[in-house]
Amino acid sequence: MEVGFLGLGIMGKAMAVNLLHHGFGVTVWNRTLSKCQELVEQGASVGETPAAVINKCKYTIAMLSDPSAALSVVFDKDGVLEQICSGKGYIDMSTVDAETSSKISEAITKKGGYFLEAPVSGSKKPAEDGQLVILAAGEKALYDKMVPAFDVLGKKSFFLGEVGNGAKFKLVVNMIMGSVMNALSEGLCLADRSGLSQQTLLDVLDLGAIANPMFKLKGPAMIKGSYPPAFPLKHQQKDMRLALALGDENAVSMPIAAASNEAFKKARSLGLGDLDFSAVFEVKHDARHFSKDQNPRIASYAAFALYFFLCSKASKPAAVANTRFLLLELVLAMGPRLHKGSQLMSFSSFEVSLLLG
Ligand SMILES: NC(=O)C1=CN([C@@H]2O[C@H](COP(=O)(O)OP(=O)(O)OC[C@H]3O[C@@H](n4cnc5c(N)ncnc54)[C@H](OP(=O)(O)O)[C@@H]3O)[C@@H](O)[C@H]2O)C=CC1
Ligand SMILES: O=CC(=O)O
Repeated sequence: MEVGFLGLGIMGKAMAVNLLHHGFGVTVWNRTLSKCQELVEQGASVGETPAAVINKCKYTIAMLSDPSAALSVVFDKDGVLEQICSGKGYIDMSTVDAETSSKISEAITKKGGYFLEAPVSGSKKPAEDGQLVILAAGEKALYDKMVPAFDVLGKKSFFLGEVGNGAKFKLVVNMIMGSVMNALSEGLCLADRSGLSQQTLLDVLDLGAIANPMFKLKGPAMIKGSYPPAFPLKHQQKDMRLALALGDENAVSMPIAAASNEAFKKARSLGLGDLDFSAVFEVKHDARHFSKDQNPRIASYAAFALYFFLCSKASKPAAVANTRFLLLELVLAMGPRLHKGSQLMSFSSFEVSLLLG
């Protein structure tokens, strides 16, 4: 079976690789075309545009970041709509809202094509291992055709009826997941501030009624302040936003999800959007955020501090103050690496500057 694949991010790349390894012919496209190279090395062909992929393949899967990406790939110039026609199927596995999915479905079916939405539950590792849970809805005949591919990508697929049901299901699941991640973060913080061991808390949770793979996988990394992106925080916040909109439409009060969304928004505003969604923990324990993203910042503070130090050697009084300030910023930025959770981190650099006169 020859399939097209649009979108080679964390999920799309792993899924396309799985299809290749299971004997599917795969033609890939990604907005940043250079990302196709790794797939080509494993046997994939490249389409220069989404339209070119649709032209070549009877069935094309998309795995894109959000509603605006999903719409753009279909409706923009060189997009899916230009080549979709009778007998061709388009399967969108991105997490989007039901309205986006319906818009795409209408446009595709108007041109004679078949449409299936099929968002997935499961993250980077399940995608690599072919262990996703597929929440499909739309054209049943297309679902039946895609079952061999779904069997490679996932451990279970559901057919949920009309377009929109898959999208809504996925949002409900991720609304719960995001809220639970916030609860875990608050629990870890509360344990720490109460003088309890965070690792022991994880051990206790793992033995009880709320044990789950997410706590087991993410918990130990969170304690270490390590958030390599499997499910990027910006996508989790998108899902909370879309789930809350679904709640608005249906007059469902969701205070826990709303509070969790605020925490994810705060984390995004701190520049943590590209880290794993477990980085919302950083918001909870109110430490200065730190990550690999901090490295350029730390390096620039160090460079400026050195520069001003050299200027001060040349007797420029303003440079002396700047040197002291930048060294202070450097210490604060480095601090959490040296002593995570240190009380020092609850002071801003401005407050410490005042203290030091
Ligand atoms: N990561 C996870 O654990 C899971 C993610 N999901 C969902 O799957 C989808 C993909 O997630 P993931 O792979 O993690 O995301 P990534 O951010 O890693 O990848 C996003 C992909 O979308 C492409 N893209 C973004 N904007 C546009 C645009 N305007 N036009 C065309 N292409 C665009 C990116 O292209 P480029 O490379 O050029 O930036 C990239 O291929 C999301 O909807 C997410 O919510 C679902 C389950 C689990
Ligand atoms: O959407 C994310 C997931 O882990 O599922």
